[in-house]
Amino acid sequence: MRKPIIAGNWKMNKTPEEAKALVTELKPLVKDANCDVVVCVPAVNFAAVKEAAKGSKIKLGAENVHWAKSGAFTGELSADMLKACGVEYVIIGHSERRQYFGETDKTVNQRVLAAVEAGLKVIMCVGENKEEREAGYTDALVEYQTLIGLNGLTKEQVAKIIIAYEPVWAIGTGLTATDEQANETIGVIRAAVARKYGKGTANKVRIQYGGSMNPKNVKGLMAQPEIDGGLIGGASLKAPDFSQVVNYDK
Ligand SMILES: O=C(CO)COP(=O)(O)O
Repeated sequence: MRKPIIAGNWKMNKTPEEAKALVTELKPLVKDANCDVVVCVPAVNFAAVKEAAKGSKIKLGAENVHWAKSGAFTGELSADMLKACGVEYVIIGHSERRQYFGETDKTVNQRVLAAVEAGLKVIMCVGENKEEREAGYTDALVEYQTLIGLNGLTKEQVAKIIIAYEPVWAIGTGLTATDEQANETIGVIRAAVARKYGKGTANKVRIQYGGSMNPKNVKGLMAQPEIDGGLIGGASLKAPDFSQVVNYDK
């Protein structure tokens, strides 16, 4: 059985003071969670979240990581820097990084390799946009993004990767993939992992759905056999909403 994982992606939101208030409010609300609970936050909030989350189930995540150990990469953060701040998880290849900041499948792969080597838990994002879905390329695209992103990892390393399937047309739009659509595409991703790394490995990989997931639609999505969790944007910015998503099974 794969343990479900619900992660918030705060994106570019919250000051340290606001971060502290949110995590402090969230803490008692998620104390009985049956899933892994993560908040991926802007780096300026690492210290505040770490401190506020002490003694709780809430784990700290980052929203990106660079592939180099150190060097002349203005504005970037290395995996070792994240680790030193108490970061355990890192999102890599989010569609907003791909869309606005020139992220490619190749750079996603470089970041994944560096993060895994440093011992960070990776949440690697894949997903098609509206035009790609309408043209019938969804399956080919997510297979390609997945296999390039994981290239160079061992089976054992792949088994520990978390993949987030986030259809770009569902992010921040209020549109969600139907439960069946999300389940089907996640099944395609798992099958691609199985073909390259074996069924045993693919059955261990946790694959989340992301894209307008909220307290109303979480139960239906989580009831699907292939869906192992969620990567939550907007609904992770308010403690009552995020805690309801985390407690979807109650
Ligand atoms: O991009 C997302 C999480 O990474 C999803 O964002 P929303 O939940 O706001 O649609």
